[in-house]
Amino acid sequence: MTTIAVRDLRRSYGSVRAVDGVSFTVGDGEVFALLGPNGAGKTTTVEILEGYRERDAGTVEVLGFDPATGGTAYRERIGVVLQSAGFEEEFTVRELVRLQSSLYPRRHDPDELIDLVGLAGKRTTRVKGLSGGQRRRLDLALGLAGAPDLLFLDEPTTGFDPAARHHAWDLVASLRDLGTTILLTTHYLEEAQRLADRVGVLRDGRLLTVGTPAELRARSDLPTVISFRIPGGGLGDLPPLSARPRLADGVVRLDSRDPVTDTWHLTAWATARWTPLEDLAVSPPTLEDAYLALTEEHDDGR
Ligand SMILES: Nc1ncnc2c1ncn2[C@@H]1O[C@H](COP(=O)(O)OP(=O)(O)OP(=O)(O)O)[C@@H](O)[C@H]1O
Repeated sequence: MTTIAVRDLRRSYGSVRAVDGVSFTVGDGEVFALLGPNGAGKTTTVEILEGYRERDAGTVEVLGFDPATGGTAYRERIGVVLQSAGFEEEFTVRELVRLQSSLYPRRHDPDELIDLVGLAGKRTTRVKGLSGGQRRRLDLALGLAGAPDLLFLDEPTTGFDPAARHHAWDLVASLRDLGTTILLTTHYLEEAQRLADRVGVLRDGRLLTVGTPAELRARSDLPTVISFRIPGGGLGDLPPLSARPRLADGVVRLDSRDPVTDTWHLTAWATARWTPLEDLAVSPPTLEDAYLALTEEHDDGR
């Protein structure tokens, strides 16, 4: 079943075509990440899906509603975690989460939610006493207050320290396990690779590609980088490999098209000579590599 179906969506601001014929679907229970450089049209697309912005053309169906006309019945089914929600600073964490939960007919237990986002020690702290990362956790709790079927997550871990980011990723993974459909926008490609079942890459209002992170990496046709150092710092008399090794700052690098065979030849060569391949690393292309290759390929200098 399909939670989100977008067809030929368009929205301009004056002469700027912010969203220029975008089509995609998101299945029930799927985590879908919308990626793209600044100004690509992500926020405009997401706000149209949330029902906060009008479209010029195209069809949009979310949870069986047209967000433009879905009203309260639609809003009660979705959760929105904005980048910078303005809070009432004098409220405590518990008061705000309780207040938000009370707005929904179907709701999570406020105290459980506070625990879930890792704010158990801050229940009675006023909002003005929270750090930036703790406010983002509160954003998340408020977005989840109505036990939504679909959660919009806008750059959910911006400003998080590494431990908080990992905690948030675990939380999103457990929401997915519970069957919540999630539309995520993020500039952290590692986050998309970790969390997203599929990603769509927007640029200049157009969707360049849609696929699983693995599909995008495979489609990028980028090599696997093998790198290591040889004691003495040179290239040595390396065996024939699938690509020409190059040396920079004492590190040998090879853009390999056949990493298994190359690694096998290299380790056999090193073993026969009792030469360690120091810091040996075999690095397949990441989603970030694929994303950069794709968006740079379409960079027409604007
Ligand atoms: N209210 C507005 N009025 C005029 N132009 C706008 C408005 N909102 C967005 N735009 C323009 O539409 C284009 C798409 O903006 P949008 O905010 O959707 O991009 P984005 O992908 O979310 O960017 P970012 O990653 O920087 O948040 C940009 O060129 C932007 O300047």
